[in-house]
Amino acid sequence: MTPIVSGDPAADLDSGALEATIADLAEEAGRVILPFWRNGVAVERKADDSPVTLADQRAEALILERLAALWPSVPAVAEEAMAAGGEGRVAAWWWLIDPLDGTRGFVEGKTAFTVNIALMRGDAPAAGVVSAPAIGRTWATRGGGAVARDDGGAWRTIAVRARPTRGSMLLSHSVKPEAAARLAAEHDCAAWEGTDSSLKFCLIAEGLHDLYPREGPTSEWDTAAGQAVLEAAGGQVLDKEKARLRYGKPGFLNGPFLAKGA
Ligand SMILES: Nc1ncnc2c1ncn2[C@@H]1O[C@H](COP(=O)(O)O)[C@@H](OP(=O)(O)O)[C@H]1O
Ligand SMILES: [Mg+2]
Repeated sequence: MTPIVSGDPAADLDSGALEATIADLAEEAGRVILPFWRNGVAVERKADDSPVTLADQRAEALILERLAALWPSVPAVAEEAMAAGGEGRVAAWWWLIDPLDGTRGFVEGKTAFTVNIALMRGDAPAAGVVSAPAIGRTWATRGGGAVARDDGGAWRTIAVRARPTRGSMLLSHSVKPEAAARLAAEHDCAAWEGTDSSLKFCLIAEGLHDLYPREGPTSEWDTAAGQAVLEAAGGQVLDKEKARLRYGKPGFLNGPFLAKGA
C-alpha cells in the first residue's frame, strides 16, 4: 500500500509516498493524452514556433492541480505555464514538469512522447517519473534506485549496462546524418538511433543504449525527470564542463550535455 502523503516533500520522499504518487499521476496524465493521439488533434504554434495541443494543456492542468493539492508549499515550473508567460519560481523544493515531451512526434502519430514530472531539490533533480503512454511503459526513481513497469503492472528494478567496447548512441531526430556520424566517431559508438523526447534517458537507464549527446538547446523541463531516472539507474548527465547538469538557469535553458550510462 502507498504510504499517506503528508504534504512535506522531504518526509514524503523518505516514506516513498511522493515517488509512488507522481508515478501514478504521470500515468493518469497519459490517459488524458491518449484519446488525442492519432485522432486529428488541432495543433497551435507557440511564440517559439513549437507545436502545442489540447493534450499538452489538459495533461499539464491535471498535473499542476493534483500536485498543488498534495504539496501546496512546493511551486511548479511547467512548460505550458511558462509558454503562457509564467515567471517560474525556484525554491528549496520545486517541481519541473513537461506534460508532453516530443509533441512533434505526438502530432505525427509516433509513439515516442512522454509525460515528465521531476521533484527538484535546489538545483538538482531529487526524484522523477517519465511515462510513455503510447508504449505503455513508465520509468521512475524509487528509494534511491530506478524502476520501470509496463501497463500499470509490477515494478522491476532497472540499471545502466556496462559500456560495450563500441557503444550505442541515441540522438534527437533533429540531428542531421553528418552530425550524427561525427558524434558516433567522437564517442566511439558503432550505432546511433534517432529517438524523440526524454525517452532517450530512460532507454539508457534500462541498459538498452549507452549515450545521448545533445548539442542543441533544450529546456530544463525536457531533461529533469529523465536525468533523475538515469542517475538513479547509475548513469550521469554532464554539462560541457563535465559537471552534473544543474537547474534553475536563466530562462530554464540547458546548454549542451552528455547523458551516459556506465
Ligand atoms: N531551440 C530550443 N530551445 C529550447 N528547447 C528546444 C529547442 N529546440 C528543441 N527544444 C526542445 O527539445 C524537445 C524535443 O527534443 P527531441 O528533439 O530530443 O525530441 C522539445 O520538447 P517538446 O516536444 O516538449 O516541445 C523542445 O522543447
Ligand atoms: Mg519538451
